[in-house]
Amino acid sequence: MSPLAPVAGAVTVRAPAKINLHLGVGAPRADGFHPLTTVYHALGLCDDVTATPAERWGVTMAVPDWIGTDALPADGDNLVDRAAALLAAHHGVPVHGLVSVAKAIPVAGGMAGGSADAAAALVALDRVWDLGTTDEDLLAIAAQLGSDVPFALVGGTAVGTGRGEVVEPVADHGTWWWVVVPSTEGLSTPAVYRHFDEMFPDAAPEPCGAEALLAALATRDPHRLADVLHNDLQLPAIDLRPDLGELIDRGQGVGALRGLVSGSGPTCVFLCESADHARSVAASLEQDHPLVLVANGPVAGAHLVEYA
Ligand SMILES: C[C@@](CO)(OP(=O)(O)O)[C@H](O)COP(=O)(O)OP(=O)(O)OC[C@H]1O[C@@H](n2ccc(N)nc2=O)[C@H](O)[C@@H]1O
Ligand SMILES: Nc1ncnc2c1ncn2[C@@H]1O[C@H](COP(=O)(O)OP(=O)(O)O)[C@@H](O)[C@H]1O
Repeated sequence: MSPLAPVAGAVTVRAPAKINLHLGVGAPRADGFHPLTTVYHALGLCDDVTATPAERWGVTMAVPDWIGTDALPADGDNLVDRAAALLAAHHGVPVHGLVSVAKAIPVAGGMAGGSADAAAALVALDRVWDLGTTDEDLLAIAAQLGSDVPFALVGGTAVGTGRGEVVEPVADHGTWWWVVVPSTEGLSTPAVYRHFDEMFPDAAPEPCGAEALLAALATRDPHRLADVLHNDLQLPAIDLRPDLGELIDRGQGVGALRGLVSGSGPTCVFLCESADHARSVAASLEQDHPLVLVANGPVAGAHLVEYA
């Protein structure tokens, strides 16, 4: 057997990073969460989660140097552990198996990498444990794990409401090209929401709607989309991290149609006209930034890529 051959019964599930093409944020609700109207968009920048049958339970992470392990949680705190515990409790089965996560999505980057791992773990363990969980139940378990996790199951382009956990797919027949610039230092999502509250104490309870964004998506014209990209967390993120504002100016200065903070940041994304245009913008930004990626969207949500 080749050393690369998968172990019998092993399952690998791939799940994508997300960006928010529209992120409307309302005043905090009684439970502290902010009501959202968002348009999630899954990018071709993915983590792979492999679950292998075993009696004991263990999670290992393979993290490239450019991501670094500083922002990763201690043992037992991984969203993969929480996903396994909730799925097992739902079916009354013991948590078991060995899970390895190959990371390619920045950690604490505003791209929902932890949520992608949780969604992928749900799909992989459902298969390894032979549970046959319904889509409805998987989505409900995902929502308990985090506001962004249901979208990581659904993928594509989708409207998110509630605190982001209510997800409705939308038709998106375009192929959109993005330059992605991760930051070497993470930014905490709760801290950015808290700063939103400080900067906008009079925010309306209702988040601003995504009608213009959805209309632009339907045109498949990146210039039209660039005009309506919107993120209410961008100003608070830039106020906490002024370098992000400088990066957005620089990207737009070298020809990107539009730069945007991804979700709560600090990753910034730049919409381009085409694959060639994205590669040229990326080449310019590489002069000042250690890591610049090119990705397109929309791509599929958590899906099986290999099983043995
Ligand atoms: C901002 C967004 C935009 O898609 O993503 P990121 O940019 O972080 O990836 C999301 O709202 C992040 O979703 P997620 O990271 O799943 O958040 P959760 O685990 O549910 O919540 C973490 C914390 O964020 C704050 N939070 C989250 C969602 C929301 N609608 N209102 C909030 O105020 C709360 O302080 C909460 O305790
Ligand atoms: N498997 C995981 N991968 C990344 N982060 C994780 C994971 N499990 C838990 N976390 C924690 O979740 C938090 C948010 O991480 P992440 O989802 O990468 O960022 P964001 O919410 O900014 O998109 C981090 O503080 C990290 O420690």
